[in-house]
Amino acid sequence: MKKFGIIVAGGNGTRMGASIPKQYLEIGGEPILMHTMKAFFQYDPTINLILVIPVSDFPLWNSLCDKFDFKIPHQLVKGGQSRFQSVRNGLNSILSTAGLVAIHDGVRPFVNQSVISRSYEEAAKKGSAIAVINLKDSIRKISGDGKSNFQDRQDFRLVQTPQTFQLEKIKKAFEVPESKQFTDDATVYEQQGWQVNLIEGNPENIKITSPEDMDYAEFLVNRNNKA
Ligand SMILES: Nc1ccn([C@@H]2O[C@H](COP(=O)(O)OP(=O)(O)OP(=O)(O)O)[C@@H](O)[C@H]2O)c(=O)n1
Ligand SMILES: C[C@](O)(CO)[C@H](O)COP(=O)(O)O
Repeated sequence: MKKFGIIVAGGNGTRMGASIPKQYLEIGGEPILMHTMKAFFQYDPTINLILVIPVSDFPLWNSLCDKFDFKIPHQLVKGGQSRFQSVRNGLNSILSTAGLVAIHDGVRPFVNQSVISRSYEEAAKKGSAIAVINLKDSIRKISGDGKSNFQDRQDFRLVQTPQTFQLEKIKKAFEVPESKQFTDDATVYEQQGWQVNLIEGNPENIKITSPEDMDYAEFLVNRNNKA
């Protein structure tokens, strides 16, 4: 089955507070986004990669590709005002309705090869595959009146990407108007009344969000380079 990968990197990186959006910051001597693209290309060099970034960043990205001699084939698509809109633009750029598509945050460069592989296999069988991990800490629900209550962490999962789908279904799901509750692609999919299928992600697959994540990211990239 034909495989697509939409890498969304249309955000501003407000919480990172850097002078450029975080997806272009270097770890291990290369922009974060290139590590992420490489992870998918390494999984399958025949994959159709779509990179979604703000149209105003196209010249920056092209110059980074020259500077780092980045040759992985991909199609550039313009980002939207929100992650939902960026994903939708990526999906609309795919004309076919046959195949599988993994939607992945550009700022999650440490996704395991086995997670990518399992996400396509499971989505082919079950319609969707959403990477999640167990919680390690205890959690409490805040009730707003200064009180809080114990919650059983076994009842919860932390949601990552990739979130992989049968193309026809996720394209249809994204035809709805945008809603605040669409914090990821699984929430858009389940709006159709379809149950999402969870798969186990990998703990290192962090979403690089704030400055302290950069130290851990640098550690991980160096560890991976030595392995
Ligand atoms: N309009 C947007 C907003 C976000 N994203 C992407 O969605 C992923 C997850 O978003 P997040 O980590 O929140 O990134 P930012 O929006 O850049 O960060 P912040 O919220 O701190 O501004 C990132 O790869 C980001 O680039 C996107 O493609 N288009
Ligand atoms: C899609 C996501 O990475 C899953 O954890 C997350 O929902 C993105 O959230 P953000 O609000 O864009 O940081």
